[in-house]
Amino acid sequence: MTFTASSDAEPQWVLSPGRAELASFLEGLPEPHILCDPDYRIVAANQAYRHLYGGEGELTGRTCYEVSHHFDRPCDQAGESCPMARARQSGQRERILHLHHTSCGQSYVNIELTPLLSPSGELTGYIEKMETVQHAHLQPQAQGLIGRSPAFRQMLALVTRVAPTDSAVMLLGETGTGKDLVAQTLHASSQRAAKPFVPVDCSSLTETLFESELFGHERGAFTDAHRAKAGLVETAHEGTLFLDEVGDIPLTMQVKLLRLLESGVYRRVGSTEQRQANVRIVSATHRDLSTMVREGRFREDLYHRLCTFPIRLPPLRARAEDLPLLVDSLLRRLVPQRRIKLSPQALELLGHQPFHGNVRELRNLLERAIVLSDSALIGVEAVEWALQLDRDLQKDSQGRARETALHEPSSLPQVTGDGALRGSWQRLRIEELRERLQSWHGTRTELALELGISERTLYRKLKALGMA
Ligand SMILES: Nc1ncnc2c1ncn2[C@@H]1O[C@H](COP(=O)(O)OP(=O)(O)OP(=O)(O)O)[C@@H](O)[C@H]1O
Repeated sequence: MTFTASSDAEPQWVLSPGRAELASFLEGLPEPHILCDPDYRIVAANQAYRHLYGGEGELTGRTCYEVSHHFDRPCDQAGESCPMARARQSGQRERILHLHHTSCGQSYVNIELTPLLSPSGELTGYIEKMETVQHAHLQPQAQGLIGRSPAFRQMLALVTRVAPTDSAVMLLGETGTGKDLVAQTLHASSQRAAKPFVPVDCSSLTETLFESELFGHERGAFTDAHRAKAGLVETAHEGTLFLDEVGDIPLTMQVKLLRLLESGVYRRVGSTEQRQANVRIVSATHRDLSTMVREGRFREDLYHRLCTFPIRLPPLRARAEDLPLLVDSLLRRLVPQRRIKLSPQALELLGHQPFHGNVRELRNLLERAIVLSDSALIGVEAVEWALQLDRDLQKDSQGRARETALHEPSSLPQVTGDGALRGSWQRLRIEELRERLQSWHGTRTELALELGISERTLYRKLKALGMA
């Protein structure tokens, strides 16, 4: 053993000369680091660690699991995966996402653990480096990803692992599960964070628009091209291009996207000059892409290009224990100027809802309940009322769709797999929406119904306008 306690009664941890040098090197590093012995005891903690985990001096001699987890036994015996146990087996550096108690409360922390081996290969200790995850929280927050359930943590572990790389990420999940938010988190946690994050709503790109929107055009390239215009790939230069609803790209356009991804070069419409693309690709879809590939509706080669690193986002029903945390955070986001809460009975009622529209549906429901409640403590009646309005609205919309089908079969909007009404999507112009919004006094759900589009489509439009 390289580290020794000078007395059994009150251990004073003494470092061997080689380790003292290592500890002094760690002291100067900006990220929190500790040096541990093979029995999980901290033998040195640098200044950044002492700052993050609290305590001056008294950290040495304590175990890492007690300081960071408040556990009385090693993580792997307390239901957490232990990077030390893994490093002991692999003899290699290990990375893992943990939930730690820090001086700022509970936080997500990425741990990188390096085993220290003697010249004969004997394990003599570990160096642990901690990195607090900035964009995901375990406490109610006005911004960022929120969650603490195992399903959420599994997803977050993949997000934090792939974020610093340049791999193409595919976000898969039902509508409203947070794909857009995760895409922004990936960008914000990457080396490209200071460069643009450019979302592309692939479901709104028509065949004629596709190339000029993505690659740009030169002046005079087509009738309406009065000026040269940079495309979205160029706008996202050195940043992230987020291809939202990538499963909605028709086959004819998929080949153009594939060409860009394979060659890394593109041309503005009407130009012969080749430009080099420098973008990280993040895509998202609520569709089942592998089935689409099997059915020949999505190109297999494009699928593999986009899905280098797939991440599945859990639906809200698979992370029920996150509901109170999400409710609290969403209430803060909806009404930042006032502290609004939900009564325990109201929360319980929410716990029984299926939430097919996931976090977005929860958010809309809360927005409605805030309007219907006269107090800062939203009770079960307001939530029940908000749910009833939603049920009425759905009945109404089904009734209208049936009526339209009977009287004007040709103008019936096309109903997509997730129930969203499409067709009206292309017709509803941005300017018209802006005007309607300015004079609209009802809820967004009512506005969507009034406009004859789904709530999801309305949300997309608002997002495009920066008004979501
Ligand atoms: N984990 C989360 N923490 C906090 N807010 C969340 C979380 N997940 C989703 N939201 C919120 O829910 C709403 C819908 O999320 P988002 O638009 O990212 O979903 P989506 O999966 O992209 O939906 P769609 O497929 O319909 O585009 C947003 O207001 C978003 O901020």
